[in-house]
Amino acid sequence: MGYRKGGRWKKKGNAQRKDAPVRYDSYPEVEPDNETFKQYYKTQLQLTDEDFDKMYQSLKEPLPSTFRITGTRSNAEQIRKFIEEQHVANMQNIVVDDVKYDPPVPLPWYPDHLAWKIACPRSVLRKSPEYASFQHFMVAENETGNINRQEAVSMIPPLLMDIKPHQKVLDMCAAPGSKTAQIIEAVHGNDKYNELPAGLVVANDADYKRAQLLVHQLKRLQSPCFLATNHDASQFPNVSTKENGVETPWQFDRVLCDVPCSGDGTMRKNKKIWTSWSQGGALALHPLQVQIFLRGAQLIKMGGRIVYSTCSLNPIENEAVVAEVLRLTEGCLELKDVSLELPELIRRPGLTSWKVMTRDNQYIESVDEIKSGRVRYKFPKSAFPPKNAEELNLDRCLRIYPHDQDTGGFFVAVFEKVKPMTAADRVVLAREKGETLTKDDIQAAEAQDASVVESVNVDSPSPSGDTPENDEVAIEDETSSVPKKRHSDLPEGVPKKIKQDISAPKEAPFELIDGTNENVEEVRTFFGLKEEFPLDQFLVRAEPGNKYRNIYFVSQAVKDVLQSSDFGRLNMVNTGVRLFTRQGSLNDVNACFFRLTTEGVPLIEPYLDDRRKLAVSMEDLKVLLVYAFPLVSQFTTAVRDALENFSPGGVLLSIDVEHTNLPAATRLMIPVWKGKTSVNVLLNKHDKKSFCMRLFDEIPEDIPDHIKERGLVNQNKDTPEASTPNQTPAPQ
Ligand SMILES: C[S@@+](CC[C@H](N)C(=O)[O-])C[C@H]1O[C@@H](n2cnc3c(N)ncnc32)[C@H](O)[C@@H]1O
Repeated sequence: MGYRKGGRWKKKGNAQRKDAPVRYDSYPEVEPDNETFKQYYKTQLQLTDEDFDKMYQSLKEPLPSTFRITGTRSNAEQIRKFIEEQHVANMQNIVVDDVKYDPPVPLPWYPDHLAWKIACPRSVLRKSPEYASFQHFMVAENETGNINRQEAVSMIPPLLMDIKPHQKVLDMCAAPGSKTAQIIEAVHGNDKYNELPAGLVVANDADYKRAQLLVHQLKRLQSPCFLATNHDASQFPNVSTKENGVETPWQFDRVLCDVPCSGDGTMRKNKKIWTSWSQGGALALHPLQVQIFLRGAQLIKMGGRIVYSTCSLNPIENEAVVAEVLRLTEGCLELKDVSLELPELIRRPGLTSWKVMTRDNQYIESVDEIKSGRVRYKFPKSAFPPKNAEELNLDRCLRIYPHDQDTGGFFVAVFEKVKPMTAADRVVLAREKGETLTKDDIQAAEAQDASVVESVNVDSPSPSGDTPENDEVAIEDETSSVPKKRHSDLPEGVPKKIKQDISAPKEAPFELIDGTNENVEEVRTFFGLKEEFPLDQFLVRAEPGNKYRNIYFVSQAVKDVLQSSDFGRLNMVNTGVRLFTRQGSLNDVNACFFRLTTEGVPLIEPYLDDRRKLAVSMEDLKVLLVYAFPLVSQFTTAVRDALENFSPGGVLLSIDVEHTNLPAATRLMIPVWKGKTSVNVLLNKHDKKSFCMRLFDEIPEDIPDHIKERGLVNQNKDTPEASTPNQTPAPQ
């Protein structure tokens, strides 16, 4: 048995014998074989023996790592070019221990070659200098957010959502947020330097801690369109917003239901599923999956697209859920044929028939085959294929099998709302016809919609806690190789309703402010905000009576939500890009107490005039990055003179980094704090170290102990309302 260190199980003793069965670092004892699983899927998937054997073998093999170059940044193309020219070109003939390894390759179906696969074991990374250098690059770019490690199959749903810039999108089960990141990039569109991103991306998760993780992961995208909430998605609230002064029900152009699932498509990564697998997980999750999907369908606009996905191979969590929602929505949803979208993605058609396994491994096709009433209630009726399965176009669903293109297993189905289905749909249609509806009319109709979702429980297992076969349900966790167990979250193992996380702290209130606010006026005049910048989309958060520390910016669509009279229904977790933060003590009373934040600079920089900007050379940048608190006198003469003319406070430096080994940009914009005698850079410590090492091959000086001891390091800590990170403080 191994010992646990840094979250991984290590093997003791000698390396594994060459002829031993495949074993994994994290669970050395896991045997990648499960006869019940094998027989179950042999029965379900309708593959030839040869095809099935290939798939089963593929599930035993480690998953290649994949990553995506983040799209909204105008530098995505440059990074791809850098990968191709600086790395892939040097990795054509790598031979380690007599085995030739291929260089990273782009995923053929991902647009513009912005997603890549590396099929190379860790041992080779260490032995090949070229691979080691690429790995180094990946770690640095991952930290700065230029690339995202993400499983290949997980990139599919956002692509099939066909998102257009500025749309309103709801991601119902969003944590840890890999798909939300793609959604945000699509909503921003091809970022034009001088255009503020519009639109709305609501990312929801029922687990408060995971919702926080999601916020942390997405901070790097700096999206004013992003809004995180914490709800059971099956009960996601109705919120009316005022659009152009008219009360409008909240509807989305696109919805993603990437639901909690048994995750057996992730066996290549989550090895423990080999031993924990049973059909019980799928049966227990099926009703919740139907409810979440149905609620999503209610929230989509007429003509809007909704995508349902799981990382499970099980028809009970896939086609059975699709069939049940098609039945409940009575022709209002159309299962779309997307065979022409992502043409290079190899997919198999959805199943039109499947079986359900009893506890003694017998296969049945209808709940009527179960004679015992005591057993029957454990099997939701809708887990079985409906009589009209052939008419539902279930073959339009996409099944992704591991052996087709060396991925995990996955399921996706794409729908469009083609007929009005909800109160909101009827309100919008009535408006189009010139009819008026009162808020009472809307609310009465909305209550009917909620009862449709609740009625899904009627056919589901008993609430007694007596779950079918297994009370532990594995759940995909993209941050961990170990599947989390849901049973502790749930009343005696039944995933009928998510228990609200009672430890969720009360969030500081969200308050909109505008140009009449004295602090908005202060930053406007001090930093020279141009007229085109909207002054009525600022947000602050503070407990009553307390000063707020930060000023955030939100999109107009997020502002509409914050102003809604129904806002109190939303469990908000986070929104807004932090543009300005209070710097603490300042002796010069004429100066501005707020400084620019690193994460806010890309958004606000085009809207600042030149009064607090300064161009500096690479030599000056080196002084800034290497020293913890460089003195003004350490800079080149021109910069020193310019700095002396600035009053103390925030300054934005621009540095031309063309002809350096930075792949990202040709111009760096870095906020600094200019004190009376010193200047310091307001980058988070990862970015600072990464820049310093890549540009100057030096590690930045540590913050002196006497400053750490004076507590200055934490003076700008942004809790509770924001979470950006370790920016160095500014001594005067
Ligand atoms: C498959 S994971 C989502 C992965 C995510 N879409 C991504 O790409 O990073 C399912 C998520 O659903 C959440 N969840 C479970 N039950 C839920 C419910 N009733 N409502 C909303 N979220 C739920 C879990 O906390 C988990 O984060």
